[in-house]
Amino acid sequence: MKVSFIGTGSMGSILIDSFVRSGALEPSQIAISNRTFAKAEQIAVRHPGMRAYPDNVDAISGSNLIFLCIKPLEFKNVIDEIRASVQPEQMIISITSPVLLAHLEEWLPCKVAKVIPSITNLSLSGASLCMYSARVLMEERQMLEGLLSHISEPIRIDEKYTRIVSDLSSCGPAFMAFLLQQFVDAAVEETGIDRDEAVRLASNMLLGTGQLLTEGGMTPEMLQERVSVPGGITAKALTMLGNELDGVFQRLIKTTHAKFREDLEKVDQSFTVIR
Ligand SMILES: NC(=O)C1=CN([C@@H]2O[C@H](COP(=O)(O)OP(=O)(O)OC[C@H]3O[C@@H](n4cnc5c(N)ncnc54)[C@H](OP(=O)(O)O)[C@@H]3O)[C@@H](O)[C@H]2O)C=CC1
Ligand SMILES: O=C(O)[C@@H]1CCC=N1
Repeated sequence: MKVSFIGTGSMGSILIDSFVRSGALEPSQIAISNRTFAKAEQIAVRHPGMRAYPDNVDAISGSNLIFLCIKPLEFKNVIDEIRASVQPEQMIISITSPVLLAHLEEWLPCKVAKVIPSITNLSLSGASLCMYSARVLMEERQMLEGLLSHISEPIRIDEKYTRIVSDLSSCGPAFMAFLLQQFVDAAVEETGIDRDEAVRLASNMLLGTGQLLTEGGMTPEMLQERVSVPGGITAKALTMLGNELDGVFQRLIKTTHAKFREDLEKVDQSFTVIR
């Protein structure tokens, strides 16, 4: 199998490094390109045998899978550039939510899919959210998910839930890190505890909590119940949190969805310009 990555920024480089580190792909199976070529070159130097190209068309030649790791408004340019060279049996995969399968189907003469990764894939965990055009055969879906399973748990989703599943899986790490940072800052401010120590404690707590909620078989409700000694300290604090955070996550979801609709509109406009 040969795999190309167009765009070697934050997420592109995470995917490339994770696929190699997990043993899913040999560097020699990977071709990469990036607008600022030096960035792609640096990655190829890290992984001897990987091919870096200054030209996107050269990078996709002969690949089975082509990941577009670029931002929504960059799709117009890249699709314009590669469209004439793409072969019908190749699969182009968008990793961004506001580019719809319908956009890709309309403008690309090949198999198309959407896979939303997560920064957690860097630690070979978390999900890959998979959506397919009807053009992608069952065995091709299995082949892609087989690859993704080296760095994540591939989960097939309905495209109409793209935004909320991305909020949970891909934005979620930033949201949880934000809450952790607030918890740590308050601990330092209220008690004078050393910040590094507080970060270490809170981060290990988050790791263990995640393990209990996944392989440990606990639900969020069970976990709270087990920690909350009746009439104890946690229960008191949870009641306070419930009151203080009332409606916060509804507002968060409204915010992400409003920004998504804005991005979608801009992407739609950019594809209209191609026409
Ligand atoms: N960060 C995350 O946790 C997640 C991100 N995503 C999605 O991934 C997408 C990319 O995000 P991220 O990696 O963070 O963004 P970055 O800005 O870090 O990376 C985008 C890359 O695309 C390159 N690029 C832009 N235009 C072209 C072009 N015409 N040809 C080749 N390369 C090009 C840029 O090159 P240059 O070096 O010149 O700027 C840059 O390296 C976003 O749409 C985001 O929604 C999805 C899930 C999680
Ligand atoms: O911030 C963003 O737009 C992207 C979407 C998912 C994660 N990061």
